[in-house]
Amino acid sequence: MVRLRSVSGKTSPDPAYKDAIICDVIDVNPASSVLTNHLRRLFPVFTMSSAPKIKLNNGMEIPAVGLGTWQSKSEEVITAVSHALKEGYRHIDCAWGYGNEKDVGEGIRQSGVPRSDIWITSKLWGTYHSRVEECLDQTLANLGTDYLDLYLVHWPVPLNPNGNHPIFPTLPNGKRDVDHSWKLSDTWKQMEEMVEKGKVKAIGISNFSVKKMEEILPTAKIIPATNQLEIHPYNPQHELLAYLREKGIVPQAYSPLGSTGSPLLKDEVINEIAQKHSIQPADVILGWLVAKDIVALPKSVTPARITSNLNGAIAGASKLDKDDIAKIDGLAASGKQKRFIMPPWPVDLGFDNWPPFV
Ligand SMILES: NC(=O)C1=CN([C@@H]2O[C@H](COP(=O)(O)OP(=O)(O)OC[C@H]3O[C@@H](n4cnc5c(N)ncnc54)[C@H](OP(=O)(O)O)[C@@H]3O)[C@@H](O)[C@H]2O)C=CC1
Ligand SMILES: O=C[C@H](O)[C@@H](O)[C@@H](O)[C@H](O)C(=O)O
Repeated sequence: MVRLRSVSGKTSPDPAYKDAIICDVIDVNPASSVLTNHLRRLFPVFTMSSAPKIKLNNGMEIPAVGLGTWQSKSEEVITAVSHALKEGYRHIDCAWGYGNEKDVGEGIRQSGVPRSDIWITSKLWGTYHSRVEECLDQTLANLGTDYLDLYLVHWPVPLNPNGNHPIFPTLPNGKRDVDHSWKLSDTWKQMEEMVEKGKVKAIGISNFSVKKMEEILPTAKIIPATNQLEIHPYNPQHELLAYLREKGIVPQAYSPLGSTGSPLLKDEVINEIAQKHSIQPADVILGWLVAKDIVALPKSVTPARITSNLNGAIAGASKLDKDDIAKIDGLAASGKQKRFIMPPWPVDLGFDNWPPFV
């Protein structure tokens, strides 16, 4: 069922929204996504503060827009998360490694939105590949919840659990201290046990290339629900996404705006498309992802941006036409290919366009 806070019956004074009915959806349960998608088709712009949902291979539905929390400072992230949830976000992307999960949990509590209405993702850090439950239990305690909707292996790189640092252990030569004796397929077994124990509803991976996925898929009892990757117009990873589709794994896009300072918002083509539709550059990028059934995870600690990223992603997805999507799809191949997130892992991750740190 869809609960409407208010339906004015009036048209918007903004000419860009002249054919829209102004209403405010405060709660949409998964079964109603058919109805909301139908409303979007009926009205050129259906303004609402709930993202569409994407079906996963275990039948669950993940909200297509989630709030990122990496590098969000403690004091800022409480307000950011609480604001996001009040504005209609129902998906928060966290990680043990971000060191701010207690504050994210506080933001969730301050929002007043019930836990059962929120999709929470967190991630297993490298030093815990052989101790999955230990890392997960810390995350659950930090967030103040007894289950996660989705738990991801953050990077396909097991790190020495007994090294010189709990997060980034290093060798005397300064390189990251990788545990070469640990197999990713054993990490995945422990992830599967967390589903069996009911501590997580779905499990997935992050930063896994085809080469790394092939280290876990042959023995996997549960196919990963998602693979969270750096995906944006300068790093669209078309072949990897085709592989994921074939395996039934939903892609999630991290750093959709190009990460810190949102450099992609200055791109000329993105700006032209934004002008064409009278929307913001961020709406074009986030809308492009949502239109392609890719989960978008924009991070912001600025309340106005948090609100506009959700509404803009929805508006962008409904406004972009086939030509716009094809143009954005082709940007990287036109000479703009660029990755922004490349930690110096001293192993071959199997990605294109990744410098060798080995
Ligand atoms: N699995 C993984 O390894 C990774 C996962 N992630 C996840 O993805 C999330 C998003 O990626 P992230 O790297 O943070 O980068 P984003 O691409 O989301 O960009 C964040 C930056 O863009 C700014 N910004 C956000 N919205 C707007 C807007 N509408 N207009 C102008 N500027 C804006 C933010 O500023 P401000 O906050 O000051 O408003 C911040 O500087 C992370 O927070 C994390 O949850 C990210 C990297 C790796
Ligand atoms: O999710 C965010 C990123 O993966 C981040 O956790 C890493 O890039 C980390 O800073 C690193 O240096 O390995």
